[in-house]
Amino acid sequence: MSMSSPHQIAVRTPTENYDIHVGQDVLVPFGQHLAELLPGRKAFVVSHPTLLDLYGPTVTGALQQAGFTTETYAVPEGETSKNLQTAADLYTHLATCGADRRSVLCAFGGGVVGDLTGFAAATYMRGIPFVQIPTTLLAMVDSSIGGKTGVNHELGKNMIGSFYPPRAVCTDIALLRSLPEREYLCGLSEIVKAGVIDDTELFTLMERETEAIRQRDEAVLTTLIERAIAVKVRVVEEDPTEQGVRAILNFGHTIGHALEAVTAYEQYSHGEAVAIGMALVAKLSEMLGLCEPEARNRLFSLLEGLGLPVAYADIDTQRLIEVMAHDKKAIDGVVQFILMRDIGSVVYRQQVPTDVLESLLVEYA
Ligand SMILES: NC(=O)c1ccc[n+]([C@@H]2O[C@H](COP(=O)([O-])OP(=O)(O)OC[C@H]3O[C@@H](n4cnc5c(N)ncnc54)[C@H](O)[C@@H]3O)[C@@H](O)[C@H]2O)c1
Ligand SMILES: O=C(O)C(=O)C[C@@H](O)[C@H](O)[C@H](O)COP(=O)(O)O
Ligand SMILES: [Zn+2]
Repeated sequence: MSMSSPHQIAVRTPTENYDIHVGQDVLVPFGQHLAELLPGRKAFVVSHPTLLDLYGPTVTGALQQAGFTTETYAVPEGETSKNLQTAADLYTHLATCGADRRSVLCAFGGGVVGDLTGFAAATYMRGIPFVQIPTTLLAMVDSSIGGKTGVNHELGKNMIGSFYPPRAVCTDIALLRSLPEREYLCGLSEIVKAGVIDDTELFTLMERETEAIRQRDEAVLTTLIERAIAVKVRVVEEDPTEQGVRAILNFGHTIGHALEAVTAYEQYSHGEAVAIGMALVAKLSEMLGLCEPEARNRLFSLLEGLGLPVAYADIDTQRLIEVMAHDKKAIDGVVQFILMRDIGSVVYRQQVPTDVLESLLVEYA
């Protein structure tokens, strides 16, 4: 990762080349930057009704000021709308409104809008430019970076998609002031993940500043965001298409994604499911003798201290195991886990004996 200026973080891989513009109230300067990058374009802002009510004129104003003509399109809120039908409706809107390869899609929202819009951008007319303007904490530290785009399928989470990098990312931290508490916690979950996989100091900072984080102290939050972005960028630059080490970003997701899917994406939001997934996989790591109870306890305590869940209820263990078999990391039908060695250190491509997995899930069900 290289810092081009205090507020721009460069993402550079053989196939990806874009900057993340981070700061308070950076929408207007971002519009100008975009106009230099993609001059003379029509911008299609894809978002949710709530977000267009809150920020529609602000975001379209910033783009218009930079010379773009704008259109807005609202997709229904929630994970259940991240599917092929919503993508098809978006294609229809784009085609009807004359979007072409000189247009730019602007994903203004959380991970749902970002993944869906990125997927539409990757596939409409075989690919048109898109930018990420994350509005949730989760999207700022995770989903807006790294080019994973996609939608859910009835057999699994994010089953249909592609790696398709954005042309730029605009991370305006001021937008977080209106973020509901539940969504804020979801973002914290992926930040805890970043600490566990690759940044012990970030994890320790979260332990020390738990109360300030709960109070949304902006100085502490800015540090968390910058460090978590740094982890994501480091990993993605090393392995942009998940041939190997990028799998560590999936820590907690094998169980987490299955929990989301078996509950039809209606019971747990992504961040909550990942929190439970991380807690369970830490326990699994301890059961397998890979990590000390102390490290597992630290993870449980931090998650609980932040207000995140560490267990689930009323879910059929066998059903969960069946859904996990569709995980994209599975090799020849065998699920591959990311296990924890310690805070700041994980191992990927780990197979877990079925009886150990079953006893873990039965204990926590
Ligand atoms: N592509 C990736 O690398 C990646 C990484 C992590 C997660 N994801 C995906 O991201 C999705 C979860 O994203 P999410 O947690 O951002 O949830 P989300 O996209 O569903 O957004 C949560 C809700 O918060 C509201 N909201 C968003 N920003 C707001 C703001 N500033 N003020 C007020 N309300 C606001 C939205 O209207 C939305 O209903 C999942 O589908 C997950 O699979 C993808
Ligand atoms: O960027 C990645 O790589 C990740 O795994 C980040 C995850 O937080 C994210 O939820 C991602 O969408 C999961 O990807 P998937 O390939 O397991 O669907
Ligand atoms: Zn995730």
